[in-house]
Order: sequence, then structure tokens, then C-alpha cells
Amino acid sequence: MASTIREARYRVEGMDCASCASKIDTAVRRLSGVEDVSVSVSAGTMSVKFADENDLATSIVSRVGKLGYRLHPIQAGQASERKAAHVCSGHDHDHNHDHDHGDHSHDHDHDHDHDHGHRHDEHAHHHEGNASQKGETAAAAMGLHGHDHGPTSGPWWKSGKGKLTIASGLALIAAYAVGKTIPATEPWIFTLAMLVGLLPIARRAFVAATMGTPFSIEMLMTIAAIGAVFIGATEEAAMVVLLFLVGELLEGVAAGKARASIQSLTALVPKSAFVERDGRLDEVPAETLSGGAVILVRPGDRIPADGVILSGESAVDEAPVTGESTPVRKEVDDTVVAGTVNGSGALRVRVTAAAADNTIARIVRMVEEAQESKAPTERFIDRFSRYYTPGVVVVAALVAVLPPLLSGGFWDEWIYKGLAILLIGCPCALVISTPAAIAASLSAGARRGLLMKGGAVLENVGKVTAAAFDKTGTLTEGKPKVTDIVGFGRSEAEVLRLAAALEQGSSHPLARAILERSTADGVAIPNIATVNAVGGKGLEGTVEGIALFFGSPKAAAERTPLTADEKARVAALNDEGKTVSVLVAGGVIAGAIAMRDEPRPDAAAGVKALTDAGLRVVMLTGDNRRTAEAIGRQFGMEVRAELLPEDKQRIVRELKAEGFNVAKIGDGINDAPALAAADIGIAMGGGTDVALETADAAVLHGRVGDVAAMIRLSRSTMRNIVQNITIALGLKAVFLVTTIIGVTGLWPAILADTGATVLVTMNALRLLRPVRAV
Ligand SMILES: Nc1ncnc2c1ncn2[C@@H]1O[C@H](COP(=O)(O)OP(=O)(O)OP(=O)(O)O)[C@@H](O)[C@H]1O
Ligand SMILES: [Zn+2]
Repeated sequence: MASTIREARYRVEGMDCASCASKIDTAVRRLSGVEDVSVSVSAGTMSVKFADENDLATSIVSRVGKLGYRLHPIQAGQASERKAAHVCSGHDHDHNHDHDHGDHSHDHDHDHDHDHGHRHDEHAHHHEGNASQKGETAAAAMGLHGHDHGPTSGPWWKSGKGKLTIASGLALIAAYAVGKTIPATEPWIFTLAMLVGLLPIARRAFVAATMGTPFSIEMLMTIAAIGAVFIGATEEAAMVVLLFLVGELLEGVAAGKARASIQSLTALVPKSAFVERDGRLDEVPAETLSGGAVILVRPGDRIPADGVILSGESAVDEAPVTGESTPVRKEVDDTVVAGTVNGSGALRVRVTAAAADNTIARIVRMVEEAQESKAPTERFIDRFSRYYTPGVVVVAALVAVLPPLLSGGFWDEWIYKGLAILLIGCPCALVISTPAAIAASLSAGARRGLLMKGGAVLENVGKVTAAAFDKTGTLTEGKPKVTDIVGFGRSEAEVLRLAAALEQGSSHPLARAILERSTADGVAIPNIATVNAVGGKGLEGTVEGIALFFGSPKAAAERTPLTADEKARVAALNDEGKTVSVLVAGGVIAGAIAMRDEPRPDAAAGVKALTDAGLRVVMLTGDNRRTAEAIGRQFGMEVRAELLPEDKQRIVRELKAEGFNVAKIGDGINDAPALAAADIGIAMGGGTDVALETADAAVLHGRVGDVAAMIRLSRSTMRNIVQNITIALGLKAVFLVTTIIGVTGLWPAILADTGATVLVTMNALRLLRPVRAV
């Protein structure tokens, strides 16, 4: 019987160790009716697809609860709001309470924020680039959210694991005190101390075993500790249990750090805003703002919402959100983004997005979802670690049994070595090696507006060998301006008037240029009877009884040939890098309009960075060949011009067939087929409102150089992952050998596991440093 499949997302409380994720994954996957599970340690979230029947959702929550983790559902579209509340609460998970908490601390936060804004202003005069950005980030983390480390860790000593570790530590100290003064008590007093920490671990081990993970690290710990007691190493057994608990705590802190990095973006949005209501100013919590509200942003304040400026002008420091260090001048009708810092002018802003949907919230949500979609390397490691642990258990058993049986070794000595090897079987460092690097790199990228939909994309971006760029709106600003109006058969004014009539309904960038110019010239635009877009060529229609065509010179010439003089005139304009559209009226060439679209400021440098990195770089454009070549020359790139959308797709396919790994960079509007055909489709936006849904990745802030920055980020992430895997496996190999030859014992083995996990996490966190501009 078929039933509907639904998908739910949860925030998982208490999931710190990477091996936790696979335990949860296995346990949930085994429930009948569950179709798919993906758990991300780095985001602390889980998505489940399951058949909507028999209270399956409740069973999922209770099953994971038995493993020792709490699930909190995340409602779609509400993820970041919920999370922000969580971040504030630290150890308390009552949502209502969280909101209260926010309100009470609201004044304090605001002051802090205000003062921070000024501080930053001063900073900006002395430092530039990364320095100021780092200042922002650190200050935001310390100032606004310094009191927490994400939802699950809280202050460590208040968490369940923290309390258990302290209790177990105190028990061990007490055991030393008693045991060393009254030696006769030693064997059992250390066993008692060990049990304080071991009992909860053993419980978790058995629950995990009944849910499909027999060789959890808890199980290995339990066997090793009990085994050690049997061979009389009670003191060491107690020590090992304590070290294991300390290691888990450290892992939790490290995991929290990666999580906090992306969540600290949310912290950039101030808590309160000044709203205009009936001519009065009211201070309200920023999260209650909705679209349409009018807010006042004082000089030096952080902007509390995405919006459009109604009045005032100012230089806005967008570094915290875009990574761009030079403040951007903003005036009426310009858009502002929540979390950026207003300069010296007061601004009245109309809010365009509710808190849960502002740019930052959307970025955070995207990064979190991206973390759940695993990279190929990560999947491989997951599969590998499933064999790794049982493999080590077999080796441990052989080491414990074979030497005494075959060559008459001492049982105690070899059992001890076998137990130590069991502890090497924890795959934590290995399992965390990839997701930690990917999480750090996704959030470092997001802070610069480089968004990638998941680990697989992040991994593949670095393998790109050819980059195909759209011209309009990608290499150029996408805001063409009319430069020349030429009358061939009709007057210039008449050419503009008729062209504008056709363009009224069009959303093409060229249409905007023409309408802008006709408004500026005060042209009275006639009504149109009919108009049709001729894909990639222009527009045709009837105005005042005259049949008109307005579009590319080539398409115009198909209707009515141009004279040699007319052709020469158009070509001359093209050679200046201008796009020319020709007007045909009543079957006669009437005139032409030339428009110029400025290249993006960093286009030449951005293309050069890609060429230097060894990529083949091509421009794909629907524009005229001469125009395209005039622009392409400035950037030193290969040009393919006069293409229809399907030609762009065909060229992408051809490049792939030649063996290139192709990235297609475009605005995603009329080149969607080409974006889809490429190995990696990258959407490029001039603002922050890029359609994130259409492509594999996005470059939000309209910098061509960011494509190279993204590729570099991906490559350094892959290098980081290789280092991590080497550290993880290398340390294990070393301790395997030192254990067998008897140089190290039980507790160095557990220390090595924790040490490797911490090293790997620290190494991955290096990727959090701001992404450099190209
Ligand atoms: N609405 C229009 N008004 C005037 N000319 C047009 C219009 N639409 C298309 N054209 C003509 O057709 C040509 C190709 O248009 P097309 O939309 O395929 O390319 P584009 O989007 O301008 O450039 P790119 O392919 O680089 O994004 C333009 O250069 C222009 O001459
Ligand atoms: Zn571990």
C-alpha cells in the first residue's frame, strides 16, 4: 500500500562525536517506513524522508531519544529563527523561554551593537580588507553571542556530559587518595571510580548495539575497561574512562566551533529596530519586522532588515556580509542588507523581507542544508569506517590470542595489548576529517557570498578545467545605457519613440536602457497593438499601423538588407564595444540604437586569475561578434558570439565532450539550459537576490574574481581533507605499532584518539579564515 512520503528536519541535541552521526543514521534507517536519512554532525541536524503513517515521526524521536540525543523539529522556512533562539538559550530548550530571554536582553544588546558600529567605523580608517572583516566577525561573536557555543554545548560544565566528566574526575581523585593511603583497598576502589563514568557509557553501548551498531566506540570502551579490570589494571581502566569522557567533551567544543561560525552570521543582525508608526518612532524586536514596515537606521547602527532606502544617503559597510572592504555609497531606491553597518548618514528604509527570510537567514539555511548533502569523499569515508572498526576488533582479538597460543607469550601482556588496540578502533578523527573541513569551508565561503549546494559541489568546483561565462550581467554590469541614436530613414527622436513602444513590455536589459533614455528625453510612448519577442534576436510588433522589428543587426538584415554605409556605421559602434539594435519600420531600415554595458570592475583580473589557474576561459554571448570581441579583447578571453540559448548549451556539451570539466557562469535567467548542462552551474548576482534555486553554486556579490576564489577555496579544502585523513590514519598506525611492540599502553591509545580528533578539527577550522579576494 502506497502512502505519501514526507520530509522532516530536526536539530539534534547532544550530537558531538562524528561516530554519533552514523549511530543515529543506522538506528533511524532501520525503522520500517523510513526512506532516507541524512545526518550532519557539523550542522547538528538530521533530515529524514519517511512514509507518512503510523506516527512514524513519534517513533523517530523516541528511538533517537533512547540513543541519548534529543530531536527538535525545524519547520521549513523557520530554521534560522528557531536556531537563533537556540543559540541564545544555550542550555535551555524551551522556545517560549528563549523568546523572553531575547526580549529581556534586548536593551543591552542594542547598546552593545551601537557601540560596536562606531568602533568598527574607526577601525575602517586604519585597517583594510581582511583585518576589518576579521574585526567584525570576532566582535560579533564576542559581543553579541559571546556567552554561548551553540545549542548543544552550552557552558560545558552544565551539560550532561560535562557533569559526568567532573563526577568521574572527582571519583578518580578520591580513589587515589583512599587507594594510596590504604593500599589494600586499591583494586576495588579504582573499579568503583571507573564505574561512575563507565555505567552510562555501557548503557549507551548496549542501546546502540540493539539499534544496529554493535561496535560503537562506547562498546569498545566498555570491553576495554572491563577487560582491564580482569587483568588487574584497574587504575589504568579508571584513567582511560576519564580520558574518554574528556575527549568527548573536547570533540563537542570543536564541533560547536564549526557550528558557531555559520550561526554567528545571524548574530550580525541587531536585535532591535526603530519603526515609524503614525509619525512616531517605536523600538521593536527586529524579528517582528515584516515587509512594508518603515524603519529608521541611525548613523553607525547595524541595519536590522533587508530593505530599500526611502530617504537619506550614506556609505554602508557591507564587509560583514559580502567581504567587500570598501564602503558602498547608497542613496534613495538602493537596497540594503540586514547585518551591514550604516555609515554617517541616517537612512529611512522600507523593509522588504521578514527576519526569517532576509539574506543572512537564507544564506545560513542554505549552508546548513548544504552540509547535509555529502561529498563523495565523505561517503567513501563513511563506508570505510563501517569496516574499519570491526577490522580493528579482529586485529585486537588476534593480538590478544595468537602470541600466547602460538609462541607462549604471557596472556596478561597480550590481552592488555589487545585491549589497547580496541581503543584504536574508534574512527572519530577519520569520520570527522571530511565534514569538519567541508563545514568550515562552506561557511567561510558563505561569508564572502560564495554559496555551494553541498559537499559534492564543493568537491567538484576544484576540478573545473574550463569556465564559460555569459556576457551580459555576468562579465558586464548588466545595466546598459543608450550611447548613440542613429537615424537612417527616420529622425533620431522617431527611432527612439518607436523602439521604446516595442520595449514597454520587455524585461531584457536592453529594454530597460531604452525606456530609461526615453523617460529622460520626455518621449511620449505610443501604445502598441501587438508585440512578440523573437528569442535571442529582438522584438516585432505593430505600432500606429506600422509593422516594426527592433533587434540585432543580423536579424534586421534578414528582413531588409542594410546598405554598405549603414553596415559600416553599425560595425564602427560595435568595435567600440557597444551593442547595436536596428529598427526596421514598414520594411525599411529606420535607424539604430547603440548601448554600452560597462564591464564589471574586476572582470579582467578575474578572468586572468582563472587563466593563471590553468583554466580555459570562454565568453558565450547572444550579442554581436564585433561587440563581443571588442569586450573579450579587454579581458584576454576566447569569444563565442551571436549564440542562441540552445547554442550556449551545445557549446557547454562540446567542451565536456572534449574532456573539460565545465563550469558555466551566468545569471541563470536566459541561460538556464546551459547552466544545467555544465558540470557546475554557477549563478552570479549583482546584488544579493540571485536565484539560489537554479544553480549548483552562486557568487552573490557580482565579482568575477570570486569564481577563482571559489575554485581556490575548493582546492584548499580538498588539500585540507587529505591532510586530515593522513593525520587520522597516521596516528592510528603509529599507535598500533607502538602498542604491539609494547611502548605504549591503554591510556596513550585513548589519548591518541582524542588528540587526532582535536588535531583534525583544528586543522579544518583553519579553513574558516576569510576567503581572500583574487
Ligand atoms: N528586447 C530587445 N531589444 C533590442 N534588442 C534585442 C532585444 N532582445 C534581443 N535583442 C538583440 O539580440 C541580441 C542577442 O540578445 P540575447 O538576449 O540573446 O543576448 P544578451 O542576453 O543581450 O547577451 P548575453 O548572451 O551575453 O547574455 C542583442 O545583442 C540585441 O541586439
Ligand atoms: Zn573517538
